[in-house]
Amino acid sequence: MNTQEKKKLAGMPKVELHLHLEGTLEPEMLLNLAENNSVSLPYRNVDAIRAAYRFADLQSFLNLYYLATQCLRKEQDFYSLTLAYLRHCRDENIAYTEMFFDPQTHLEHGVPLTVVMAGISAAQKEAEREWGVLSGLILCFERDRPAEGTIALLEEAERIGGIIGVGLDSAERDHPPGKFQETFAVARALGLHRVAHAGEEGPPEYITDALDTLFVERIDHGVRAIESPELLRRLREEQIPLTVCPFSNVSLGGFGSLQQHNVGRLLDAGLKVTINSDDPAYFGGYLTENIIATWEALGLSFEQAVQVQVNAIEGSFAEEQKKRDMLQNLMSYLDQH
Ligand SMILES: Nc1ncnc2[nH]cnc12
Ligand SMILES: [Zn+2]
Repeated sequence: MNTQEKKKLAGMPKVELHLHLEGTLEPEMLLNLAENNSVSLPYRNVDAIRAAYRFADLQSFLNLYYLATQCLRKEQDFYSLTLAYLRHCRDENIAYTEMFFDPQTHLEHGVPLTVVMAGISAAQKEAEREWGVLSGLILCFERDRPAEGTIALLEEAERIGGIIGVGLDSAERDHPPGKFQETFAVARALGLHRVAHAGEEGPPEYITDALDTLFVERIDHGVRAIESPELLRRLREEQIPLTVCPFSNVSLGGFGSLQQHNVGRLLDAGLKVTINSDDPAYFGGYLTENIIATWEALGLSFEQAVQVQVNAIEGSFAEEQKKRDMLQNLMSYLDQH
């Protein structure tokens, strides 16, 4: 991508579909929250936190991620966290984003769901009102916890209102999706959307399982689909969106470098690939940086970057009219630049 194309990409209206709000917790905010909420962290300053951002695998990252979530206690904390990310969206021209949150970790710290969701929701409304940044919220279940209690949690979230769907995240190895079949069936009956992390560290069979037992509409990550020609065929034929996160995959050791990432091959195989930042505070960059660095490393074209944005709009859970508007905005931006 040349300099002019990079500028064009930066200004282009974009969509993000795989973003953990807790993964946007930057070290400066983490230290402030720890102090305000009297939580003791094993890090004295920002440099010490950043020095801890060397991960061997998903679990080593999750250990730090869940340690940091202990510092989020009050409605205001969730509000500040969410608003800071949505401000990034404004600055990067992300017009629409679907954000994950992990309520079980907050419940374990004694923070009620009402508190978490009130803070997030207030920030979403403010970002829409002030900057025109639209967002949806997806409640994630942690797959390495028991499924017991997740239906009650889902029903409580529905009573509060404000979620568009459910997801499945956390440690994937040895945690196949099937355990959450009943919970996802309830979500489906409630008219909620469904996604699951699969094929990040886990085998391609977990992707198939997520599709067949949870009836998910998108796969988060899904990069290990490359190991199964049959699954690749299915993902292409059914045009199941994959929310790929290149910086995340390299940070967690799935690929040795961006040059070795398989997203170019997934695109060539005709899959509906989207690009996302996952946990940008931890993995070295937000959405635009993920796209530019990946495109440079793999020598992908500007047209492929546009295709990925069309995929994100089509693969989003926005209403049909909104999707048409977003496609129209993208096309008129490209006409004018
Ligand atoms: N990349 C990831 N995979 C699984 N669970 C997560 N929670 C936050 N980021 C995650
Ligand atoms: Zn993720």
